[in-house]
Amino acid sequence: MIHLDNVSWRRGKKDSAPVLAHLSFMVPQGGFRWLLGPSGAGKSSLLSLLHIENLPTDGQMTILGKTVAQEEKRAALVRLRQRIGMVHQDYQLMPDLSVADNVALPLRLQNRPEDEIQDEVHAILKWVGLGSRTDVPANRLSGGEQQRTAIARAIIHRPGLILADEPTNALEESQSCRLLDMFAELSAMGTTVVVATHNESLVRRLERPFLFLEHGRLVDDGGEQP
Ligand SMILES: Nc1ncnc2c1ncn2[C@@H]1O[C@H](COP(=O)(O)OP(=O)(O)OP(=O)(O)O)[C@@H](O)[C@H]1O
Repeated sequence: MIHLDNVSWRRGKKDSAPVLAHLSFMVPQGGFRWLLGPSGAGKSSLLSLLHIENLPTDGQMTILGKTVAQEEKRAALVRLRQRIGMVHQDYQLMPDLSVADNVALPLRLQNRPEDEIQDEVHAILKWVGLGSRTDVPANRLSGGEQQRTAIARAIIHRPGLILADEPTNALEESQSCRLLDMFAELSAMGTTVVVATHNESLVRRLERPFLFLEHGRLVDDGGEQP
């Protein structure tokens, strides 16, 4: 579940213009929202906020049932962030680590047994079509391969919330459709999903409520339906 109540976020000093201003919306657990808006509207900034890379400057933000503004200990925020899967626009892979080791990271952070990790990594890499690329360092992958690695890493630990920033821009259409089907399936099973995109055909393919940002303000809050 996501709940923002009059949240604003400034990048710098208190008197600077807010990048995100007075955002209020709710996404129930298992809800799916498209995050839309023109370039520079603040979509990536909102996803970073939901991923708790930044904290609200004003207002109250609740993520997966925890009110983040009231969390004081950094360790608690890190634990909460581990329950979120994020696909960054620039993938943010560890360049020298192999595909398999990048994807295994969230499971290693959970101290899962190594044989279980190997099995899960193998299965998910097969699913995203990277079964033959497991040992390749991330810095030798094509854009589409990097994006699929980032997607596998974001979902392998079955997070309660998945955030994705333009997750299909380096994918072929058939791969985009498979990814979309998987996001819809995860949402139906109770995972909250927020996907920022400029891809209109993707949005038409899966009719879901959208959050629409313009100049850092919400002009459509998606309503309250699942
Ligand atoms: N590192 C930065 N330093 C200063 N300003 C930034 C930085 N990154 C983004 N901005 C500004 O913050 C605002 C919001 O940017 P953001 O990247 O969140 O928009 P966006 O909707 O995701 O855009 P796009 O669709 O092009 O990815 C824009 O005015 C942008 O110019």
